[in-house]
Amino acid sequence: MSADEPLVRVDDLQKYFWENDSLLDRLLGDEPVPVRAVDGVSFDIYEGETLGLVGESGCGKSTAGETLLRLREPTDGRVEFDGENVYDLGGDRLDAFRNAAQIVFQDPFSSLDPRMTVGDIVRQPLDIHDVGTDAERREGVRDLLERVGLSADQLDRYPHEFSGGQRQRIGIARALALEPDFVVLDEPTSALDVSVQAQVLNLLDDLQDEFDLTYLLISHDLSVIRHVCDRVAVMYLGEIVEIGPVEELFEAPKHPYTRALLESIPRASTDERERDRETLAGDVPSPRDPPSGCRFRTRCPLVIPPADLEIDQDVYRVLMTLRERIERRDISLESVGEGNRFETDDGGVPDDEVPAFVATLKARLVDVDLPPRHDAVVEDALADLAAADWEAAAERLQAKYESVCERSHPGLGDDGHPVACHCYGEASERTPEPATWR
Ligand SMILES: Nc1ncnc2c1ncn2[C@@H]1O[C@H](COP(=O)(O)OP(=O)(O)OP(=O)(O)O)[C@@H](O)[C@H]1O
Repeated sequence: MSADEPLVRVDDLQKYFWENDSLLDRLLGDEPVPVRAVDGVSFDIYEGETLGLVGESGCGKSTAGETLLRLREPTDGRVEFDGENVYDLGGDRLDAFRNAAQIVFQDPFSSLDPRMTVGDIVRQPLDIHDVGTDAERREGVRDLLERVGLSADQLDRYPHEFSGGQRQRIGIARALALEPDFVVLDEPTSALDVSVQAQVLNLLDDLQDEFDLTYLLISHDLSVIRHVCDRVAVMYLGEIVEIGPVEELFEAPKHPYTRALLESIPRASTDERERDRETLAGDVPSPRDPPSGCRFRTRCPLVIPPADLEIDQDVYRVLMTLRERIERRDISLESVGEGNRFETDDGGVPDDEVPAFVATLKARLVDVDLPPRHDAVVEDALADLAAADWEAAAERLQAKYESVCERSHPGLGDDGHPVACHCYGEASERTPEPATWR
């Protein structure tokens, strides 16, 4: 492997879970709908570096880490380790990969077998892979325990006799027993008291130098990522939306999602605390049915309106939300007005009540002052609803307000700090550096 070849190369990796494929689903003839936990991610990890993988809970970080280690079978895609596709390996070559690529799990309480002594836990990989003589294994375990900051005298104790931080050290010693080259650290400190988190991170840092390790550090905690990583990949709903060198990404984040994540970190300085926040609004959509185009668009504060539409972002966001609710038929037409006063049976409210129905529904659904030309479109769409014509209402709003962000999926570029966002891409209908960002 040459110095500029990555140690790990992840190429369009996909992992879907088909958990809804139950007998009932099959009897009902329902098409199985997979959870698209990891949906086409690509990134490289270079020897000796620490790549961070960050994103909200449920975005697919752990699934990506476990699938690239072949602890789960991929749905599609390729992972090269040291130049070989890990999903093609068998026999000795697969064993060699399993030795060279290890994982440290988040929870030091459940990842250690409570019935085994610490010595046996750390020694187990050596026994399984038949490494060295009995005496060498015993000596190796003593050495490992000391290298992770425990005492070799503690070898015959059980996990419950140790604190959380010490148990994580045991988990780390076990992961290092086979002298791996690459370790996935899956939230290694998030189950620990804040006071011991830094100690464990410092230990991991020291061990990286000592053992020449390459890390993938999975974390939802941006301060951990900044402290430890060389580069960061930001994940949202099964996709990577931005990858960059850690300082660059923290100082000049590109993707609106990265920006929102960074804005959510508590800050010490008063000036910054007083700064306007673009915090993350709305719920994360389901990974079974992710939004079309850019997956972040349903929460994005910078969705790109059609080029000919002069509209403020807050007004546009209200109209997008209204449209989504109409598309999902997520508005109760039966309970409009006090005492549900509109008769909506048999295809809609009577003609003479349409204006009052529209005004009442608009007051309920639209909480900004709409400029007249948008007001007219919304009123026409709500009049479609008065006639119970959901499709006409949705089409009317789509024709006027459809964004490039929903039409087209933004690809991740391949420069030194790529971002998957139409604000930067060729499809952009907006200038590259939106004025509202600073
Ligand atoms: N075995 C499984 N079967 C079905 N769905 C799963 C399974 N494991 C994970 N998922 C789903 O896949 C998605 C990604 O989960 P994953 O645990 O990888 O996310 P994460 O970013 O690591 O979150 P967290 O930090 O909370 O663990 C979630 O929607 C999760 O519910």
